[in-house]
Amino acid sequence: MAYKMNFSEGIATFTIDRPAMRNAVNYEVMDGLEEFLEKVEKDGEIAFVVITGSGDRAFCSGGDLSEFHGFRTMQEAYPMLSKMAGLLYRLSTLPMPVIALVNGTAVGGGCEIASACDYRVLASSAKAGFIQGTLAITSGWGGATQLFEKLDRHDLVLKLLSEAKIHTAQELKEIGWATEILEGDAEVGLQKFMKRMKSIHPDVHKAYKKLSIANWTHNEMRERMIEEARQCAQLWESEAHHLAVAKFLNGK
Ligand SMILES: CC[C@@H](C(=O)O)C(=O)SCCNC(=O)CCNC(=O)[C@H](O)C(C)(C)COP(=O)(O)OP(=O)(O)OC[C@H]1O[C@@H](n2cnc3c(N)ncnc32)[C@H](O)[C@@H]1OP(=O)(O)O
Repeated sequence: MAYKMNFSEGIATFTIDRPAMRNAVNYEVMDGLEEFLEKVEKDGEIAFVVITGSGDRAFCSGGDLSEFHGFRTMQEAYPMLSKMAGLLYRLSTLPMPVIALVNGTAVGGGCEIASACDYRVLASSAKAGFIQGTLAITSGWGGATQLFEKLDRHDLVLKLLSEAKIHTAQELKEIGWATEILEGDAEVGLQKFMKRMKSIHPDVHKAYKKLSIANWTHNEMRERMIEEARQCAQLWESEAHHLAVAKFLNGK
């Protein structure tokens, strides 16, 4: 299995479990995430959701380039991109707080998954970057839309996306992307974070989340995420993108 799910003490956890591939997202992971969302949406007992990756090297390295490099045209790439954008919209609009435990490197779509969460708690060794630009594409899973909603400074968001660099946990905290940096063991740090979250009644968290969702519904966040997927699909068919992906895969 490419993923794990755990439901315990009111916390639902989804773990991408492909550490050898730095937890790259393939169709199996997408289907697992869809199944996980269905379970969470139906289960009235869940107070918090956690998304993470297996191991301590990576949270998620984005889309699995070895599985998706066969897409040559916009028409081929768009269904995959819009499917994941739709799943990340559902993740972000779950009625309870959604926490990304960024246990290691997050790049490309990995940053988009974390950005779809309400809180991003980072292991102190974690690094992250919207590196899609280095592949001659933009974010395609709605991550830029999520950033423009969640970070205050428009210019910093543009810089984060356009420079396509990988940043340290400390830099990500300064930019406002990281909610908190966990010192020491990330699992222990997460437990402390959850203890603080749990000290407030779940209905309070849910009431504030409802306000966020109302805003996102009003300003058509879902439609903008799908438009972002379409824009990425257009760039996907360029020669520059195919060359950059071939370079990564041949460098293996
Ligand atoms: C498709 C959606 C799009 C979006 O909308 O955002 C994207 O996500 S585009 C971005 C895709 N991701 C990348 O370009 C990242 C590629 N990976 C890396 O840059 C690095 O692997 C890393 C994440 C910085 C980790 O580096 P390191 O710890 O040194 O590991 P390796 O590079 O040696 O990787 C180990 C192993 O895993 C394979 N791998 C890693 N990421 C991917 C990936 N995204 N797709 C496919 N395969 C991946 C890598 O090739 C190595 O394989 P082996 O050589 O066979 O061990």
